[in-house]
Parts: sequence; C-alpha cells; structure tokens
Amino acid sequence: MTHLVVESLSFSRDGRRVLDDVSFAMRAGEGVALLGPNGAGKTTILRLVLRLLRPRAGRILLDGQPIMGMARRDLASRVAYVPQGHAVAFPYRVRDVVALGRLAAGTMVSPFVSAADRAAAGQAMDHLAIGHLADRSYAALSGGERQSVLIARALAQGARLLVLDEPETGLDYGQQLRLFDLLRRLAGDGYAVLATTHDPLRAARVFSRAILLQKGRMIADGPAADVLSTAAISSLYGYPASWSG
Ligand SMILES: Nc1ncnc2c1ncn2[C@@H]1O[C@H](COP(=O)(O)OP(=O)(O)OP(=O)(O)O)[C@@H](O)[C@H]1O
Repeated sequence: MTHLVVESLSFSRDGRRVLDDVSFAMRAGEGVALLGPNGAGKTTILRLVLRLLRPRAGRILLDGQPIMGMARRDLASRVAYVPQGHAVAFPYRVRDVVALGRLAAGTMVSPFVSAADRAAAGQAMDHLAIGHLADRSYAALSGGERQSVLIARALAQGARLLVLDEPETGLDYGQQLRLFDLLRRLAGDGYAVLATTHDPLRAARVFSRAILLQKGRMIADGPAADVLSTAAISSLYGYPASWSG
C-alpha cells in the first residue's frame, strides 16, 4: 500500500526559489500527472521524491516514514524511477536489464542473477506482456519497447510508486498511446504512478489526477479532466483559449 505525502516542500538553486510550498499526497491506484511550463519545477519535484535532492524546507513521507531517514534499499523497494528509454551503454539482453531492478532493491546480492531474481524479472515482463522480448538486445529495441523494459525493471525492483519524467519524449504517436495505456493499467493494478508530461490532452484522459505548477508554485490539484480544462491550460501556458480548437 503506497502512500506518498509531500509536505510544504521548498527548494532553491543558486539562491533562486525553484519550488515554493508544494504539498500533495497520493495513494496506490492513483495516476498523477504533473504539468507546467518549462522550468516550472516538475523535474525538481521528482528528484526530491527520489531523494536525489534535499529539500530546503518541508518533507516527504513514504508509507508514513520520512524518506530522508530511510535506508537506500528501503527507499528503492518503495519508489522507482523510470528513465526515458534513450541512452544505451551496453548491448544487454532485455531479461538482464529487467533483472537489474533487483540490484537496486538489494534483493540481488551478487553480480550473478539468481533463480529468484530471474523469476521476479520474468513476472515483471509477463505483467507488461513483453516476455517475447526477453532474449533481444535492449540496444536493438524501439523507443517504446525500451520504455516498457525500463518499466518492467521498476516492477522487478518491487517498487509500488513509479516516477516518470516526460515518458512520452521521443516516442511516435502509436508508441505514446501504448505507453499511456500501460500507465493507466498499472494504476488500475494498484501502482501509484507520478509522471510529468507536456501533453495535457492525453493526461486528461489517462491520469486520474493532475497537478499544475507555475513558477514553482502549485496552482491546481484535482481530477485530471477538471483541472486540465481548455481555459486552465491556456492560462497556464499563456496563449488564447481560441488557439486550442
Ligand atoms: N542543475 C541545476 N542548476 C541550476 N538550476 C537548475 C538546475 N536544474 C534545474 N534548474 C532550474 O530549476 C528550475 C526548475 O527546473 P525543472 O527542471 O524542475 O523544471 P521543469 O518544470 O521540469 O522544466 P522542463 O519542462 O523544461 O523539463 C528551472 O529554473 C531550472 O533552470
């Protein structure tokens, strides 16, 4: 049962306030989209939730515990970052990329993949219906396939909160549709999905909730279809409502 609480979060960079008093909570089964113009602070929120940055003020709780005091492995078994599926360093097989999720959570204790690690990776691939890719080289996959593999890696990690930063970037239209469908299914399966996106129209259909950020401040939080009205989006991005059709 995942429960993320973000409380009065503020963050500065180079003496400049990047986030100001941001608060929200989310539970298992919720898909929350974070939207806002470039530089609004979306990625900074994700990096704080992943404990890659330390807040200047405020705190973040996962399942009731402040993340700053958690052991790294404990944190990794609760929250997983799904990067965009672009950078490819080595031609690993898909099944090995997925099994690497077990390393992050500390359940894989040696550099060799155990039967238990392999089973967890297999389950994650089955969950996402990508078992047929298991022996392919990750480097040879399409962007959408890579994204699915990285989500499977997060599931193998055991985390129930998935954090994604503009996951649609670089994917063609069909792959974007499949990705967002997958995110919706994962929320339906009880995962908590927190994603930034620059696609308000899709977000309104796929996510249960949307949070709007402007210059580091939250200006809306509520059901995605309500928050992402044409008027709200026009005002957020600063263009006349008549342009959106
Ligand atoms: N490493 C850094 N050093 C200094 N300032 C930074 C750094 N990373 C981000 N910032 C600044 O923090 C602010 C928020 O950045 P952030 O990346 O969180 O915005 P964002 O909403 O994710 O934007 P985008 O939609 O462009 O990805 C911006 O003003 C940005 O310039």
